[in-house]
Amino acid sequence: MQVRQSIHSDHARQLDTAGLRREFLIENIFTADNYTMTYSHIDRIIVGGVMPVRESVTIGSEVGKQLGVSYFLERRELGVINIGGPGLIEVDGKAWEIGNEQALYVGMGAQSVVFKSVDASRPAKFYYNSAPAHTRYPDKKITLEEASPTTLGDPSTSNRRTINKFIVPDVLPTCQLTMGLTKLEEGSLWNTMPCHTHERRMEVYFYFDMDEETAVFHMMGQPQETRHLLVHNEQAVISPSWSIHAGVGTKRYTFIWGMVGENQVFDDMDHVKVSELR
Ligand SMILES: O=C[C@H](O)[C@@H](O)CC(=O)C(=O)O
Ligand SMILES: [Zn+2]
Repeated sequence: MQVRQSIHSDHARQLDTAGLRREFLIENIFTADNYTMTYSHIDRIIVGGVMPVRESVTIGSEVGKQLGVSYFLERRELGVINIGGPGLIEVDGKAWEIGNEQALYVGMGAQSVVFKSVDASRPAKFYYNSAPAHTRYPDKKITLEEASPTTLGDPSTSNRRTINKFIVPDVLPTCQLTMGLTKLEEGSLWNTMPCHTHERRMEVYFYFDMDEETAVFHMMGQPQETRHLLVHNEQAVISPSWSIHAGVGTKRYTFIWGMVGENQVFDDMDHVKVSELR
């Protein structure tokens, strides 16, 4: 488990490229037959990937020790979106088939969560976010159709995209976690521009569906103190409340966003005019 401390905007603005990457970028999400885990002190979100290939993978009691509990989800909820081949997630013995671009919410208190791939030649890739929780809500599988797809943006601003809201209050109750997947259309490059901040929530972005020789320039920083991170395929960015989070790709891409914090109102954003950015 990697730990990332919280970071003040006054500190962040002084960092060079390597420093920004060390604090905000998670370069390795998927490792075959294993899980990765980054623990951020920002709202105590946990971010990672699980990639079972030939073996099943479980997040076991080793994590419980690090979190000061007896098992991972004793006081946490979990959201998972599969970006790989067909997979299975067994929650306390109940098997959920989670295919490509399908999601599973697992409520607080699930003692055993086991991840499997159906076909080793097309392994499942389970990207996950987890947040502290204080009550148990029912486990639920969510398909792309149930994620109320909304297409917005315009080809003239290269930001035509579809936002799929998998884990939001309209679809299921959670303690604080919300998650979704935004897909850019061919030829569209920008996400979330005009951009926003939300003091009341932090956010994590996970970029994927990208070719080897493409990159996303992820925009971050306070609106008048912007910086960027060069992000490659299957890497994630931690975005503190004070930071904008937008990006432009050298080619189209897809990303998963996850948020935790004060409320779950998707539109609770502080919009920033492009003319006000520096
Ligand atoms: O607070 C909301 C998040 O930043 C994302 O949902 C934005 C997004 O997917 C987009 O505009 O493309
Ligand atoms: Zn946002």
